[in-house]
Amino acid sequence: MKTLIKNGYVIDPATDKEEICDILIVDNCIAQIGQKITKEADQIIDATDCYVMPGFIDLHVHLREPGFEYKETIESGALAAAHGGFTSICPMPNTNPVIDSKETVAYLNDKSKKEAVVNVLPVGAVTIGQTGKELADITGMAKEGIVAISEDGKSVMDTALYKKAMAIAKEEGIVVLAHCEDKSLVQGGVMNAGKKANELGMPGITNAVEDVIAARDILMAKETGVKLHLCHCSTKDSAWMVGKAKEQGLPVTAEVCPHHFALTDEDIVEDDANYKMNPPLRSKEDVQALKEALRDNIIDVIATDHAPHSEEEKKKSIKEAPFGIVGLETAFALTMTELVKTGYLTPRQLVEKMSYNPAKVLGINKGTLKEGAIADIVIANPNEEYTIDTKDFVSKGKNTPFQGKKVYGKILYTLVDGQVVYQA
Ligand SMILES: NC(=O)N[C@@H](CC(=O)O)C(=O)O
Ligand SMILES: [Zn+2]
Ligand SMILES: [Zn+2]
Repeated sequence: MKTLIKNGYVIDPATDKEEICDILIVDNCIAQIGQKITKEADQIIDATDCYVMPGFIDLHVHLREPGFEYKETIESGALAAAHGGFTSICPMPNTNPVIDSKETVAYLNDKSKKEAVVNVLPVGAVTIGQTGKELADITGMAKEGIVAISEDGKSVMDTALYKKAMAIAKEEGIVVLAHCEDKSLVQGGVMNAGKKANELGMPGITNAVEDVIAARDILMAKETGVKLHLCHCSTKDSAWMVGKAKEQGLPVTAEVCPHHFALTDEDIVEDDANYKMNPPLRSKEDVQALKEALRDNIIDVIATDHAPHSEEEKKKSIKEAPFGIVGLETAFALTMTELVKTGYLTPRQLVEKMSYNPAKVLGINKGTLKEGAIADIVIANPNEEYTIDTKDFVSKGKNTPFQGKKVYGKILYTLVDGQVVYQA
């Protein structure tokens, strides 16, 4: 099977390529990339006026399977990923049962192979049942193919135990994805502490809840030498600390989610749980610092933290509803609209943060369009304007604060392993 992608604006940071050219895919690989390829093909995709990019890699999603299939399944989550231009996704282990053993990893791998249209790269829990008491079988899970460990949803508060996990992760050559939240400081908070929380009568979450653990984790990465990646950074000080860690040459990277650069807590005008996520939407000052950190390449990655919940659950008050919003189907457009169109990021930086850098964080051979690479590709029109509508989502989760928002950037094709898995 031969597919020819013609006339697209190819952006491939790995090979320093940014120009209009053609890509020939033979079976599942990129066979040739260059000007005006004239070879015969079974399928021709006209990519005129479009970006052609290595498929996006999302380091942070929640597929909810096993245990919470009413929120999302591997199948529906993977379809949503394809719809959003993602060709690889890393599901977090906070399922029921928790992904904390080689058996549960094997289950996830089997099911993904059968049901997911994109690559599913599993993440194992740090502790058994994510209870923070006893280490999970990290070595066993690594043999089953986990690409990272994470206690996402919470932090491992026992630093000594966490240090042991870091040492094992280092030994196995996998990265630690850190959800930074000091449990003892949360005190029932449901949104960013500040004027808006006071106005709405909601208990607040201070920046220190995140910053204290971000600092601890960076210092522990320094001590153990493990690769550390900070999940969903939301504060100016966590971004500042990542910058300081980089200055010291520590193996520390970090992600920001689209909602954390597209919205502030002032956008919460009423008690609507579609604006509730963890960490919460922060102040203008934090958001500005995050945008600058993305621009200055202190923040390496844009990840979605796609966290689907049912309508029933999200209809509740911010006080009661679960934390989390969906993100797979809006990430590219929000990044285009809020960061590229506004001049914070170049198109190449977008590709770095959504594909090339995530691959580097995981240490996997993806995130590039070089000849010989597996053909995981996304084609998008960066200038097409449309309105976000949950009716168009294929995710089971419709919980987004971006309903009705006008955005630029439409995903037209997603190819995984050389096969078209999504077409607009
Ligand atoms: N981000 C969220 O608000 N929620 C996530 C958990 C997490 O990412 O910490 C979830 O699993 O729903
Ligand atoms: Zn988290
Ligand atoms: Zn998460």
